[in-house]
Amino acid sequence: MTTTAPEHLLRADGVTVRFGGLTALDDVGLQVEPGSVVGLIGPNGAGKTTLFNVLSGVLRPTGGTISWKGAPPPGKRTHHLARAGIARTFQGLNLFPMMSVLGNVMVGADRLARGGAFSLISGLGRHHREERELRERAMAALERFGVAEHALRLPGTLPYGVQKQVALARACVGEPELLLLDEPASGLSGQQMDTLAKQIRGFSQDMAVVLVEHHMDLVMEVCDHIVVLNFGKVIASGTPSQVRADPAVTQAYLGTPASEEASGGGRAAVEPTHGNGNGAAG
Ligand SMILES: Nc1ncnc2c1ncn2[C@@H]1O[C@H](COP(=O)(O)OP(=O)(O)OP(=O)(O)O)[C@@H](O)[C@H]1O
Repeated sequence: MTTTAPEHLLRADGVTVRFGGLTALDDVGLQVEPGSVVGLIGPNGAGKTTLFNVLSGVLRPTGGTISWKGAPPPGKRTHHLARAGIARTFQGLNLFPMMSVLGNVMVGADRLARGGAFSLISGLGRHHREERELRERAMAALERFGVAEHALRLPGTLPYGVQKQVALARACVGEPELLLLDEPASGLSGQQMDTLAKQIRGFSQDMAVVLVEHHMDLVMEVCDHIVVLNFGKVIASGTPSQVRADPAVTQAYLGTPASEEASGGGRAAVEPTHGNGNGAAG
C-alpha cells in the first residue's frame, strides 16, 4: 500500500534546473520533516545554492515539484514565505540598514501582525496594542539571541557576529515551522560557530531547519539528515555517519577526474575541497 506522507513539511521531487545548456540540478529529491535539521552539502558548483533557491521559492525549477505541507509553495517573496511559516536567512544578512535592530526584528514578526508589521512600525497602523505585542516579541527574540542591548542601534554600526544574531532573531521571531539557513557560519569565529551549533540544535525543538553550509564539522554536528550534491545530482543522503562513510562523498570532495564527468553538463571538475575545514570563513 502506498501512503502519502503528510508528515513532510517540505518536499522536493524530481527537481531539475537548467541554466541554458547547463544542468545545475538533475532529478533531485528531498524531504524535510517537522523538527529535523537537514543539511545540503557538496563541493563548489554542486548545486546547493540553486536547490536552496528552489526550496525557498526564489527560483522556479525547470522540472519537478516542490510542496509545502502537501500544497504548492506559497510564493517567492520573503513575506509570502513568512506568512506560510517559512523563514530564511541570507548570506548577505539583508538587514534594513536605516532601521533599528528592533525595527528589523519587528518586520520579521510580520506574520503575527494582522495589519502588517510595516504599517505598525511606520506609525500608520491603528493597532497600538498589537504594536506593543510585536515590540515585546521582538525584544524577547533579541534577548534570546543575546543582542537585546543593541535594540536601538542601526545594524551597520554593529560587529558582523552581532548582525548575524540579529538576522537569526528576525528569522525566528515569527515562530516559523521551517527555517532555511544560507551559510549561517560564514564569517564567524570558531567560538561563534560553537554558539551557532547549539542554537541550531535548539531551533529543532520548535521548527525544522534546512541549511546550506560549507563548514563540514558544523553540518556533521547539527544535522539529522544530510543530502550531498555533486554536479547537480544527489550522490548520497543519510545520517551524518552514513554520509561520512560513503566513498562517493569522499571522492566528490577529493576531486573527480574531469574526463569522468565530461558528460555531466560540461562543468569544470570539482576543485580540491573547501568543505572540510573548521576554521572561520571569509
Ligand atoms: N543564474 C545562473 N546562471 C547560469 N548558471 C548558474 C546560475 N546559477 C548557478 N549556475 C551554475 O549552476 C551550477 C550550480 O551552482 P550553485 O551556485 O547552485 O552551486 P553551489 O553548490 O551553491 O556552489 P558554491 O559552493 O560554490 O556556492 C554552477 O555550475 C553554477 O555556475
